Amino acid sequence: MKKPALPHIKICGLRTEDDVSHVIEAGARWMGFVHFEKSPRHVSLEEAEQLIAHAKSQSPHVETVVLLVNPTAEDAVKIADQIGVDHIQLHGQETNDTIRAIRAKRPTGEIWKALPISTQDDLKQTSDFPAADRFLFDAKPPKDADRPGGWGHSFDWTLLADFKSDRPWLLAGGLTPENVAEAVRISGAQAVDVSSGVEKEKGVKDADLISTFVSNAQS
Ligand SMILES: O=C(O)c1ccccc1N[C@@H]1O[C@H](COP(=O)(O)O)[C@@H](O)[C@H]1O
Repeated sequence: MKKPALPHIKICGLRTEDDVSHVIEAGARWMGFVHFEKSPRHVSLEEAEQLIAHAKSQSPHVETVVLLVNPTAEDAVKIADQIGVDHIQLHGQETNDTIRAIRAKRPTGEIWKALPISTQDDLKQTSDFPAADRFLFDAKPPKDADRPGGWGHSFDWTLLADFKSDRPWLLAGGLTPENVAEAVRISGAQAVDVSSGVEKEKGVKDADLISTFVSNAQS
């Protein structure tokens, strides 16, 4: 019988060159940089540019992602081009028109759309985004939250068990080294994303948690 492929992994919210090196050593496919001032993981464009250059100097394979919240299409393209990132993750209330406009100005790299999920019906939002290359399913943020993600909260993974999509997707929200294997088994996710679950304190990544997360996700 054919073995199922190992899930792909994204570690998000990196802020230092050490974080970048630890993610490469652990063997994750993607690394994410948050450019959103209200986030404890925010990096400036200059910092993101340096970290991405560092990543590319360490590994020709690792793919970089910038996380933006409600940017205009013009800003998203300008930012992505300035920092030299591969892919753009939109984590706010962006529309399909914004994704189309980004695509028109930036033909390379993927455009990801994060969607907040708490019910089966929420998964139908995918049909509102024909221009997105990849989806990221995250838990809904707390009421009155000042940022739309990175809360360490999970949603019901069984919602994804029979979900069929014409685009690839990542499972996110509240994943940790302890729960990621079960999350993959229950949801059938072929890719996972984590931020707070691999931090020793808010906004500070931990090398051991990163490497344990990657090996447990692929166990
Ligand atoms: O990490 C943040 O601060 C953040 C800010 C704004 C939007 C999204 C953010 N994080 C992303 O949310 C998911 C889940 O994170 P967690 O593992 O539950 O902490 C992930 O994609 C983060 O990168």
